[in-house]
Amino acid sequence: MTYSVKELFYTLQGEGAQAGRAAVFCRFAGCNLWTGRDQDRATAVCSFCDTDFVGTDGPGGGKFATAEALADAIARQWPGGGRPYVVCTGGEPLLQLDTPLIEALHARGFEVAVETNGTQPAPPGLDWICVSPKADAPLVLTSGHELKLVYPQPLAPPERFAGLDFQHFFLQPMDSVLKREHTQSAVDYCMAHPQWRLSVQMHKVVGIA
Ligand SMILES: C[S@@+](CC[C@H](N)C(=O)[O-])C[C@H]1O[C@@H](n2cnc3c(N)ncnc32)[C@H](O)[C@@H]1O
Ligand SMILES: Nc1nc2[nH]cc(C(=O)O)c2c(=O)[nH]1
Ligand code: SF4
Ligand SMILES: [Mg+2]
Repeated sequence: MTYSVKELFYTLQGEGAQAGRAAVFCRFAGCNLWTGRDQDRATAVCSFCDTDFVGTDGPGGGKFATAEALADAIARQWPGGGRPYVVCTGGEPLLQLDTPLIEALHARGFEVAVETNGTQPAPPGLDWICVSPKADAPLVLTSGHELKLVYPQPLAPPERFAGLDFQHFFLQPMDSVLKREHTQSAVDYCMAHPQWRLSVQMHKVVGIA
């Protein structure tokens, strides 16, 4: 299978329970909930996306003909030392991430994490699954390591997800012109409902990718 990758980059995970950890990010091109074009945003199922995932023209991006070729490109981004960690994101990574790629990454010593909207089943073998449900999209992935809900989504209140099978529950303030207000309401919700923790997008605070 050919993989379409927007960009590959090495940074710190900025979100959720693994925040602060060095990671190679593999941003797959394309998403099932938005075309990525601004003129389609208003009618998209997911309308608040903060990411450009269109095309394969970013740093380290491209079309990779085999799992081995993509895993080699990811491994070249790792500086050496520690436990190699890759975060597969997008776009929607579970439209492309498959067993051969997970196996090729494991063969190179990587722990494999995924950031997904939860609308697709996950292939076996993933080491860290972060599900971020979207209000108007069917949730099929109802277990994993962390559930990270962008907040607020009026049609997706946290109570809807609080009973699912996850180890960690995060609210991540929606980044928009109202980010300060969203952050305050997420703080208020976490203080009133201690099952939930706040996920600040640390990379945006620090000014890294
Ligand atoms: C760009 S998405 C890619 C992965 C996958 N499609 C998903 O939605 O989980 C990566 C993470 O950023 C979150 N995110 C997207 N737009 C955001 C925004 N405006 N504010 C805060 N988090 C956002 C998503 O919910 C997800 O947790
Ligand atoms: N530093 C950093 N951490 C992140 N965690 C999730 C991200 C994503 O776009 O999926 C992301 C990202 O884009 N940058
Ligand atoms: S599902 Fe993820 S990648 Fe797709 S538009 Fe929403 S936040 Fe962006
Ligand atoms: Mg991001």
